[in-house]
This record gives sequence, structure tokens and C-alpha cells, in this order.
Amino acid sequence: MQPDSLYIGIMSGTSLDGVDAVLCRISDDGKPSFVARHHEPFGPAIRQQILDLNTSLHDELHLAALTANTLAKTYATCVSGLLQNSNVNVDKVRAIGVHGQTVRHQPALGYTIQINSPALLAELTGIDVIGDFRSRDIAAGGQGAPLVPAFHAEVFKGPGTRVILNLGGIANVTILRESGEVVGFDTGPANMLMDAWCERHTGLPFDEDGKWGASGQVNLPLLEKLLTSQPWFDQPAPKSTGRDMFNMPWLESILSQFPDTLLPADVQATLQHLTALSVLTALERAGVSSPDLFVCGGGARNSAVMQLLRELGATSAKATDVLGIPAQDVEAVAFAWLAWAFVQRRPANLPQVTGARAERILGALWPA
Ligand SMILES: Nc1ncnc2c1ncn2[C@@H]1O[C@H](COP(=O)(O)OP(=O)(O)OP(=O)(O)O)[C@@H](O)[C@H]1O
Ligand SMILES: CC(=O)N[C@H]1[C@@H]2OC[C@@H](O2)[C@@H](O)[C@@H]1O[C@H](C)C(=O)O
Repeated sequence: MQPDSLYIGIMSGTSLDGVDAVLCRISDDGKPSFVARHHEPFGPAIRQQILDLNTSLHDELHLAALTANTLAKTYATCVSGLLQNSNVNVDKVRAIGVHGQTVRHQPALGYTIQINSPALLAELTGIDVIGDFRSRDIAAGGQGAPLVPAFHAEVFKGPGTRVILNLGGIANVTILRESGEVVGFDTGPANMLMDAWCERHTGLPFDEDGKWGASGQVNLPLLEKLLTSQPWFDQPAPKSTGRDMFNMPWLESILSQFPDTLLPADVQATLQHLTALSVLTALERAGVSSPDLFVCGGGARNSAVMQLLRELGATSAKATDVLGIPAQDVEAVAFAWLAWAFVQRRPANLPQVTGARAERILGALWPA
């Protein structure tokens, strides 16, 4: 085993379900192989704190600093879980790549904020920490997101045109063409609205397998309104989005234009359609109809959405497990790979995806 080829990737995304972490070995030419995974769910308090920080609050700088410390401690718990599971010594890990927690994303205004305390994580783990992966791309005029298309191109390219679809809180796609061309962009909301609606009406944090939504009927006027009331859906790439744009107040403002006799399960069914249709419409606009979809993120486990993707136009929709990386691990492995790219001082953004003026080395180092 090459002692310097083990990397940890830590992702806590916009769904706010918790932290996904992986330990993987990365070869000299950037190919990852899996060693161990660890998931640390968020408790209700930290989850609410992060949700609160997505909007303006009294003394939010104070709350952000405390939340950053709590997150770093949770990330450190993941690291020790990984090392225990795999029997690997801390000094064998070359670096941790950690995303942090997005609470604002405003690339047009020149910023994106990922709450994090990489210094505390370095202190708690004794491992080099690479964080702050998005800000350099934004400084170069880019969206700072999505970043994973470069990683998808590295690990998932294959014969024909492949489309990688991440169904996280937000959905994003990467189109990998046989010619080597890579296109990627966010397509809109996925789990974040479905989770919030499910929690409000069933008390459960998410709609397991999409069963509750599948028990309802899509409401076509509501679907139409959701798709047309946000001009962002029609904007060309480069594009990215977040909770700043798609959130419960946005959904509620649209629902207020409909009779309150709408059944909650029908709204959930309509949100499932919104997820699938916004993905397929955006792909069609990018010149890909009837895609072969390889799906990652927690939404790959939502059988109802996976079925809708097939019914509404995809030739196939399979979890990325068939390409060698389990759906739930893809983003965490991507951040291990981004850390590897930083260590190599290798640029990791794709300017044609993010809109940055050129390639840039992404991230910053907090030494052990
Ligand atoms: N069995 C399941 N059935 C339906 N949905 C599920 C299931 N398991 C997980 N999910 C969904 O997946 C979500 C977590 O997905 P994931 O970890 O990919 O999101 P994320 O990384 O936070 O988001 P993003 O990619 O936008 O940053 C959960 O909040 C839930 O909505
Ligand atoms: C600003 C931000 O955190 N964006 C996330 C979010 O979650 C999915 C989608 O929106 C994607 O653009 C991005 O995450 C992945 C890891 C990315 O940068 O590729």
C-alpha cells in the first residue's frame, strides 16, 4: 500500500440528512478505490441550526461560528469511524477533502458560503485538511458549482453518451460524450422540497422509496406553475442553485394560489414529477433525449422518482453502483478526489461547466 495515496472525502450536502464520509485509495493517475464508508446522521438541533442559517437571522455570525465548530466535531467523528472500520492508522492518510455546509449560494453576487472549521478538523484529527473548494472558481468568474462533473469524467466515462444524475437536495447532471466532451449543470430541486413536505405532513424526514408520493396523483396545473414560476429553469448553463432559490416559502407561495383542498400526497406526487421532469427537460435542451441515466445521491433510492424518470423519457435509470461506485458514496469520493487534485496542484474545475474564465486549482490547505 502506498502510504501517501489514502484520502478521506467528507460531504454534507443540501439535503441536511447528515454527513457521508469515505476512505479511499487514489492511484497516481487519479483512480479511486473504496476502503471504508461512514455516515453520521444530523440530530434535529444541528439540522435546524443549519436550516436557520440559510436565511437572515439576528447575530447569525455568532451562530455560524458555533455551527462550524459543531460540524467540525461531527466530521472528526466520521474520520475516527472510518479509521476504526478499516484499521488504518491516522498517519497513513495523506489528506481529508471536506466540503462544509452550504448555507448561501450567490455566484452572481460573487460569493458562496460553506460553513466549516477546517482548522478545528485538522486539530482534532492530526491530518492535513483541504477545504473551501468553491471560492477560487467563483473568484475566476465561475458558479463555483457543480464541481463533480470533472470527477464524473475521470471515473464514469465509457462507451456512448452517459449521463450521471445526482439526486441530492438539489439535482445536477453531467453529460459525458464519447468524444470526451463534458457538460454539467444543476437542474433544480430534488430531495429538499420532497423531504420538507414529507416531514410536515407525515412527521418522517423523507419519503422512503417515494411510496407516499406514489400513492398520490400528480396535479398538472400545480406542476405547470412550479415549472414556469422560476425563470431559472429556462436559463442556459452555466447554472447552479440552492436553498436560496428553492425552499418552503417558494413552494408555499405557489400553493397559496391553489385551493387548500389539495391532498398532501398529491403535492408530494407533483414534487416527484417536478424533480424528474426538470431533469429530463434540461437534458433535452442540452441535446440529450432518451438518456441512459446513472443516478447517484440518496434520491437513487427513491424508486418512485427513478420510475418516473423512465416513464417520462429516460431509456434507462440505474444507480451508479453498476459503474463501480455506490450511489451514496459518489459525492464523498469526489471530495477525496478533489483533495488529491489539490495535493497534485492539479486544476479541478471545468471552465465550460462552471463558467470560470480558466482552469484553477481548487481548495486551501490547513496543515495537520
Ligand atoms: N430509501 C430512500 N427513499 C427515498 N429517499 C431516500 C432514501 N434514502 C435517502 N433518501 C433521500 O436522500 C437524501 C440524502 O441524499 P444525499 O445525501 O445524496 O443528499 P445531499 O448530499 O445532502 O445533497 P446535495 O447533493 O444536494 O448536496 C435524503 O434526505 C432523502 O431525501
Ligand atoms: C453550492 C452547493 O453546495 N451546490 C451543491 C448542491 O448540491 C447538488 C448541487 O447543488 C451541486 O451543484 C453542488 O454540489 C456538488 C457536490 C457539486 O458541486 O458538484
